[in-house]
Amino acid sequence: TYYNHHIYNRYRALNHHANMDNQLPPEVPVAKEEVAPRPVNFSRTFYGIMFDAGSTGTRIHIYKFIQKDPVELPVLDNEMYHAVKPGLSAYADMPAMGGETIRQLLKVAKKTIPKEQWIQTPVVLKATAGLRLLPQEKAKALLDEVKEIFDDSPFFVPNNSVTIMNGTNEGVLAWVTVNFLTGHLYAKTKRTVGILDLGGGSTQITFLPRLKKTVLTAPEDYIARINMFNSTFELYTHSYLGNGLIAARLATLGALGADGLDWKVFRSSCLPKKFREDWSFGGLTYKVSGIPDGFAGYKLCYQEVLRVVKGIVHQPFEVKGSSIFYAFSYYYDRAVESGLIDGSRGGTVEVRDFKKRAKEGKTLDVLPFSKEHSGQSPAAHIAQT
Ligand SMILES: O=c1ccn([C@@H]2O[C@H](COP(=O)(O)OP(=O)(O)O)[C@@H](O)[C@H]2O)c(=O)[nH]1
Repeated sequence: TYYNHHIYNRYRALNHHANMDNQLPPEVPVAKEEVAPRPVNFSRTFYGIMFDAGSTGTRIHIYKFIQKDPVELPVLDNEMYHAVKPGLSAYADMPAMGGETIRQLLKVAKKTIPKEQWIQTPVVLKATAGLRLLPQEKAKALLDEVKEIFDDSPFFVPNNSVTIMNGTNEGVLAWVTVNFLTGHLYAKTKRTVGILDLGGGSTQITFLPRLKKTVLTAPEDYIARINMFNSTFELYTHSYLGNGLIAARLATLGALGADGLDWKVFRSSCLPKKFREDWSFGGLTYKVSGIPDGFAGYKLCYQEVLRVVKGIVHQPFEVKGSSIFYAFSYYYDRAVESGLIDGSRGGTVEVRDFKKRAKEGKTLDVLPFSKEHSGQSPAAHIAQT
């Protein structure tokens, strides 16, 4: 099904403040009481620092809010974004060096935020699949290191400010964000859009089922209940850990979790026959290659990939229809790279378009890390048929 949707300007969308008061995190001051008489020229500016510690990179978002009136919600005025690669999990065995990347990004925050605001500016880090995939003690060492650096910084460090976000929250928050930005979030909303997020380490799917059957037949932990507008929404959501683009490629090569990385070369018919490279992910380096004396191509590659996802992926019947999904992260990157959508405007594709391109094999993409887009990249809308 072709679905033609506008790409919203995220700042303009945020200025709508659609009934989101119960969605604001507690740190954001919301003036609720009527202050009489109202001060003339009341205007206050404040900031917030958010770190997105992903499996392939760490990004800092510095938000500037302006509250023009004490009875109104603050409005997002500006956002500053900066990213470094690789992600924290690449420093699994050297947490101090990982911490250094955070220190570098905090320098950007110090340059952006006026000095007198530092002490009241909250700083928070949420880690995703990269840290979820590490042994617990290695992930903890990295989080402890970051917490120490935050404590040494001049910024305000709220409780639990350095944590691993769980996959359910990651999927649900992406759904809330996309539906808010596209204007689908209001009381009794029925026409929402689903989200597909393909990260490096995990991939998320979230949508609001229209059929009761979807909720009843889904595995119990795939249903998340969230409260908005005085009602409960039952969302279908799941994060497949180890099935982000990079982790799944390594799994296809039989490399993820394997031993003998020093001497083993992991081969796949998904790679050109003469291909040979070292790939680093999660603090480990893998030697990968095509099959020089064998075959490469769609059919064999498809069989290899099938072995990785078979029995793991739950396919709700409902999405086989004409559901609208907004796909982003590596879905977007790969769609741009293979010429399916425009890099600056995003676009609409069907799942079968990806398959067609893969069969053509025109852009046999073999680079695990290609150019990263900021949080502001438009999404590829996937209309499933
Ligand atoms: O603000 C951001 C941060 C990341 N990405 C995309 O997210 C993917 C990488 O995911 P990540 O490293 O966060 O992996 P995860 O930890 O989510 O598996 C890449 O396609 C990036 O372009 C993005 O679109 N906007």
